This record gives sequence, C-alpha cells and structure tokens, in this order.
Amino acid sequence: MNYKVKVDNVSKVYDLNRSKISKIISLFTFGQVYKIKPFYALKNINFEVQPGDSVGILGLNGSGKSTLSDLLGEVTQPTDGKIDINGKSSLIAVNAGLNQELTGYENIRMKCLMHGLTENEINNKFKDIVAFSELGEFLEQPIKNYSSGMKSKLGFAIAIHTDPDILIVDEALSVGDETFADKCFMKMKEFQGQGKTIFFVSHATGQVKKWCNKAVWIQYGEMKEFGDSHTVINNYSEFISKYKSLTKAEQLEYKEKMHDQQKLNKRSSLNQPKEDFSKSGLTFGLLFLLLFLAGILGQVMTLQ
Ligand SMILES: Nc1ncnc2c1ncn2[C@@H]1O[C@H](COP(=O)(O)OP(=O)(O)OP(=O)(O)O)[C@@H](O)[C@H]1O
Repeated sequence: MNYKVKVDNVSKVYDLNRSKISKIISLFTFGQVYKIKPFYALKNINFEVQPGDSVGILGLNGSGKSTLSDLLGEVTQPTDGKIDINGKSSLIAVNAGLNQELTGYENIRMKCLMHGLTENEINNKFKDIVAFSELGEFLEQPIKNYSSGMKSKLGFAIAIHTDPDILIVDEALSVGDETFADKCFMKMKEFQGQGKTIFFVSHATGQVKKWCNKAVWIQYGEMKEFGDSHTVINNYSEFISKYKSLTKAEQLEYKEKMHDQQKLNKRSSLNQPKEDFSKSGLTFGLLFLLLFLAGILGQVMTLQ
C-alpha cells in the first residue's frame, strides 16, 4: 500500500424526503406512504492519492465537492464503497464540526479533544491557536454569533494545530479576508513541505493550479476526471466556458437533466443505503405495534 488515501467505488445517497413530517409518516407506514427518494450526491467515485499530493476538488455548485470533503474528513460515511485513509484527517470548512452554542474557547477544547489531544497538549497549544485565529475577545462568545469568515478562521486555527496528516480545506479560505487567507496558504505550504496531503475545494481554478499537483473534477455526483491538475483544470475550464456560453434557460435545462439522472439512477446498482428509512420504519413500526398491543392488553387486564 503506497497510497495515502484510496477512494474505492464510493457513493453517497441522500433521501430527498427531508421534511420531518414525511419522515415520521414514512417510519410508521413502513416506508409505504412516503417512499425514499434516493439522490446520488456522489456515485462510484474512484481515485488514489499518494503521500505529499495536493489535490484540488473542482465542480459546479451542487456537484458533490463538500460531500466528498465530508467523506474524506470522516464527518460522514459512504452509502456504498470504501475510503481508506492512511493517517489522521482534519476537515476545515465553515461550520465543520464546530458547536454553534459553545464559545470559541470551548470549541477549541472540544475539537482538540475530538482530535485525540490530551489536556496537557491542548494547554500547550491553546495560546497559539488563539493567536492564529485573530479572534481576540470574540472567543468568549458562542460561535453562532460569528460571521462565516470568523468561523473559518477558528476552524483553520484549530485544524492546523491538531497536527493532521491530511488537511481538507473546503472553501474555508474564500470567506475569510485576504491577509488571513495568505497566512493560511503559508501554513499549507509548510504542510506540503512536510510531505503531508492536502485536499483543496475551490471555485478559483487559478488557486488550485498554484497549490495542487492533482485535481479531481466532480460533475453532478460523477467523477469526470482525476489526474494532473493542469490537465484537469484545462478540461474543466473548457467545459465552464462552454457552459457559460449557454443561455440561462439552457443552463437550467442542463442542470435539471443532470439532477434527474442523479435521481433516476436506481438503487439496484448499489447495496441498500445505510440510512434506509424503510428498514428503521419497520423496526419502529413493529415497536409501536407491540407497545399499542401491550397497552390494549393492560386495559383489558385492568377491566377484569
Ligand atoms: N444532507 C443532505 N440531504 C440531502 N441532499 C443533500 C445533503 N447534502 C448535500 N445534498 C445534495 O447533494 C448535492 C451535492 O451537494 P454538495 O454540497 O456536496 O455540493 P458542492 O459541490 O459542494 O456545492 P457548492 O459548490 O455549492 O458548495 C446537492 O444536490 C445537495 O443538494
């Protein structure tokens, strides 16, 4: 095994029945009233990344870049396939793993603990994290009061001090100010110098070209291309100019067609999604039925 990260036939399926009421009805009707509507945020993604690679993740809005970042950061699990990560990964995205109700200080402690740092290690790094974040007294406030740039600063400051082997930066730098972004890029450079692996999600192809030796282009859940960053960026840019030359109506039609394909793909080509609500619906439904029968039995016994 000479890879750092291996993404092996990975798919991520979401249920488009997101409203709470439809989920509850689905649970108690064994998934019969509201059927699960599988939507492939990612489908059959395959690539391998070597130690020291910096990989750009490219694609139009809603193509699955953040879904891929979340999977690489082990924030979520694939519905199908496997991601083999040889080391500790840390995801930096606005809101990633931060608790909105906790203060900046509390989030620093919580995330460091989650990354396996001991109390001693946290105390030693605390001052540096605080200084890097540049958030000063705002760290005393719950982060729900922060701007996205401030959250991103906190997330980056914590992540780089937890000594990850793999850093995943999901558009976190595009919401911060330029001076902070420059400071983060310098840190990323240090990381590269140490032979560590970076995934970098950005719509700015110029930045991807500058920072990444490899790139993966995701197009509405499917992998269009993976390889040398210059080649992938050139092909992606060519697609973007063609896409931009379409009228608004044509762009919409294209997007709708792609979304339909993501929905149309039947689950038969995959194992059952792990978050299959009809399965849990069956369990909950049976439990509910048992409780209901026990209640009736109880009433009957009381009457006798
Ligand atoms: N929890 C979820 N439930 C249902 N659908 C989801 C969920 N998360 C993401 N999706 C859908 O998956 C698709 C991919 O989303 P994702 O956020 O990964 O795209 P993206 O490429 O990062 O987009 P952007 O460039 O706008 O940030 C979208 O159609 C989105 O609506």
